[in-house]
Amino acid sequence: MKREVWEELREAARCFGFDLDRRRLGLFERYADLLLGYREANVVGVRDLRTLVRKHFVDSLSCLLVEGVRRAGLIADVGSGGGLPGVPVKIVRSGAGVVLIEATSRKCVFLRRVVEELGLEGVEVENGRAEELARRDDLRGLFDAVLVRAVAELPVVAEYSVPFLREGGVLVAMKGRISGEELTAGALAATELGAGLEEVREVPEVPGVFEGMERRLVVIRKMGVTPARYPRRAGVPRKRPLGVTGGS
Ligand SMILES: C[S@@+](CC[C@H](N)C(=O)[O-])C[C@H]1O[C@@H](n2cnc3c(N)ncnc32)[C@H](O)[C@@H]1O
Repeated sequence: MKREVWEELREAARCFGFDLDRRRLGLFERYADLLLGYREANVVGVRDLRTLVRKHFVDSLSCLLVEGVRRAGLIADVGSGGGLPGVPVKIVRSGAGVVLIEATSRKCVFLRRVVEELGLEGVEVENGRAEELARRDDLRGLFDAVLVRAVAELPVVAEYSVPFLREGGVLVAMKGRISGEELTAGALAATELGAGLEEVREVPEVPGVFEGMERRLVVIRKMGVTPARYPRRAGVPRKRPLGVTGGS
């Protein structure tokens, strides 16, 4: 069964336009062992390998459909949790620098262990809230791509993430179904932050592996400078989201 699962991951990667060699598959295996074995942190809430690979690894790799992610030299994963999608992306894009941003310290302990045990070079773990870290000179305005999966609604994700991007960089928000209102509010928030909604891309199905998930990549590109007042204080983006009536 194990072999089949890794073959499925390879097949999905091919559908997304790249091949996974043995070394990379070995890293995914090791990462899966860590995620499934680290009960204290319950970092993904999944207990079986097949679900982990289909629901989390394949989905994480889908952001590589966006050219800005395939070419990025410096990538941030905001609200990384157990390392998704940042760790899978780093395994594939081994030359890229990756910063995993995570508010919960016990998850950061796990992330540091993953980085060490997989021998991932050029990966930093930053324990803190995005709203605070995005004010640091060594993190603000630097990244070619910011990835966000399962963290918050689009306007909130935009305020957490756009400040980290350099001009021309892309935010990829990895979403399931998204309502028209969320998308409109996200687009308005992006404009306020010096960015713009570029596209909403459907993730293709991989027969027998990744089906019926209705996953989308919302791509927001930074076009200017984010005003210094953003992100607002920790907690405010969620309480009063930009782009929503009564928000900003
Ligand atoms: C539901 S988990 C998703 C984790 C991972 N991205 C995934 O797809 O499995 C959301 C994570 O975002 C983190 N988070 C939420 N708000 C945050 C913020 N403002 N700054 C940094 N991390 C945040 C939480 O601690 C949590 O680990």
